[in-house]
Amino acid sequence: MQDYLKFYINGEWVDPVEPRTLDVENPATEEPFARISLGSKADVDKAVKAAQDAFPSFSQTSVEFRAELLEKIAAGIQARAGDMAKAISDEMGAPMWLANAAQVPAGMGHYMTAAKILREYEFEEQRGSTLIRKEPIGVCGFITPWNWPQNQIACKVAPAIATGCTMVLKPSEIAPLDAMIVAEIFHEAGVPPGVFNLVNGDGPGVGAYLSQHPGVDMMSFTGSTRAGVLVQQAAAPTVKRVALELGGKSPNIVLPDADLNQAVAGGVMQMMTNTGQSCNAPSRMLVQRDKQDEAMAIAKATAEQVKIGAGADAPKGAMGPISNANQWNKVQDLIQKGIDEGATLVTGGLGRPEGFNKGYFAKPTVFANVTNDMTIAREEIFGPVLCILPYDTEEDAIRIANDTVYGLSGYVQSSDLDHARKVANQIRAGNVHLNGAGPDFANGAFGGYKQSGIGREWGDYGFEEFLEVKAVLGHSPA
Ligand SMILES: NC(=O)c1ccc[n+]([C@@H]2O[C@H](COP(=O)([O-])OP(=O)(O)OC[C@H]3O[C@@H](n4cnc5c(N)ncnc54)[C@H](O)[C@@H]3O)[C@@H](O)[C@H]2O)c1
Repeated sequence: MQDYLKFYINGEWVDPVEPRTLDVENPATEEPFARISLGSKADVDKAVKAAQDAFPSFSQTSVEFRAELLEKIAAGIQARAGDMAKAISDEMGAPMWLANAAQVPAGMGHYMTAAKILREYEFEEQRGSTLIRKEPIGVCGFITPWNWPQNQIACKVAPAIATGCTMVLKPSEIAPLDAMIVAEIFHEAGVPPGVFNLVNGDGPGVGAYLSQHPGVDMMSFTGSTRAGVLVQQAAAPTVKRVALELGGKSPNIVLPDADLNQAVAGGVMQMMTNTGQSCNAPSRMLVQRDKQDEAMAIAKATAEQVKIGAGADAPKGAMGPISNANQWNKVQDLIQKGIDEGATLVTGGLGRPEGFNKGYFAKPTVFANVTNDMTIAREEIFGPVLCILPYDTEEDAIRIANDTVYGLSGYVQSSDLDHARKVANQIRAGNVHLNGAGPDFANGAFGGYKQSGIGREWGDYGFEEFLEVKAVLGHSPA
């Protein structure tokens, strides 16, 4: 058992004001392997005060200073990529191949992109006699989830540092250890004291108090829609800006002219990535009704080839466990609901995969003949469960795709790019991927329509969340 009981406040590792600990469990073994402290209001007050004190000087630093800081951070992550991958693998279950190939690099990429954008970013613009200045918003509060922990932290911290903000992070209490490594990296990179502060804790304790804190100017939250609403409610009385990156139930429209084999197999594999625990997972696959039987056969064959494993022993491509017991139970309940409500179970189903009697492992599961009113089509499952929904016409497919409270991502498959583009324009979602296109951290913008969130992360769109706009009137002679 390793202890990580301190918080990082004002450039130092400090003890919590009141000692209270939480075990961190490895989901592959169900064994606790580390302990963190759960913070209190007094810890949050100290961290917010440090961030407030650091803001006047950090907000005035040069673009070059902050760009170099971001590059040093990226280099620091690179140097400790192995430690970081191991921490992520142990705390949330991503096998080492995935932690190395995607979990760590996804985070690191945002620091490098932020440095590049920062050097070119126009913070001032003359419009007639008025100067428009973009200024850092102030002290930011960050709350992040466990599924892509470094990526979610970097999506917030990188643009906040770039724009000259100071911050307090409360990482997920389920996956807190990679955040503590990143705090060490920030320290070594020379991030000035008070610019970045970390307080561990749970949502109702630290998260809610940070959200309502009058010393925090802006909250950026990633997690469930349920908790996002609570953050926004807590933030409302102090009229702070709130950015929310929430859940999804993303449609994947396989158009009749798509290569069915490629589209269905690719969709299944993408659904199973990170054990289905991605907010933008293509969880509703829409297939033309007369092609559904063929799609079911392809999906079954593909899902049944998915290997299962954990840690360093898992073969490349293997799917790890679900990250925690609550989530495993939720996934099981929803699989049961799918069966009860009459969907066709194509493969997978309840319980652990064969050969596993321990750990929160789940079976790669595919349902077909799903109708969009079934619970499994409406609720975010956040596990390795794909729903295939038949459609009759293209209009029908687009209507079903948009018939959801979410609007994070969409996917369109077609052999005719122009056809795919036309359908993409009709999907009400913040990201639409055509024919398997991957994420574009440098040029894209990430965020949701409807109940998938408010605001955008990544690249220059991500900067804007952390900037206030000031018009200086009469700045130049008219
Ligand atoms: N849109 C995105 O960018 C994105 C990315 C990743 C995950 N997600 C979503 O995150 C969810 C899974 O993550 P999770 O289970 O960690 O979500 P969660 O909402 O339970 O927890 C996320 C974070 O919120 C905190 N929290 C919980 N209750 C809170 C409260 N009342 N006030 C303040 N903070 C609170 C938690 O401690 C944690 O740090 C999924 O719904 C997924 O879609 C969204």
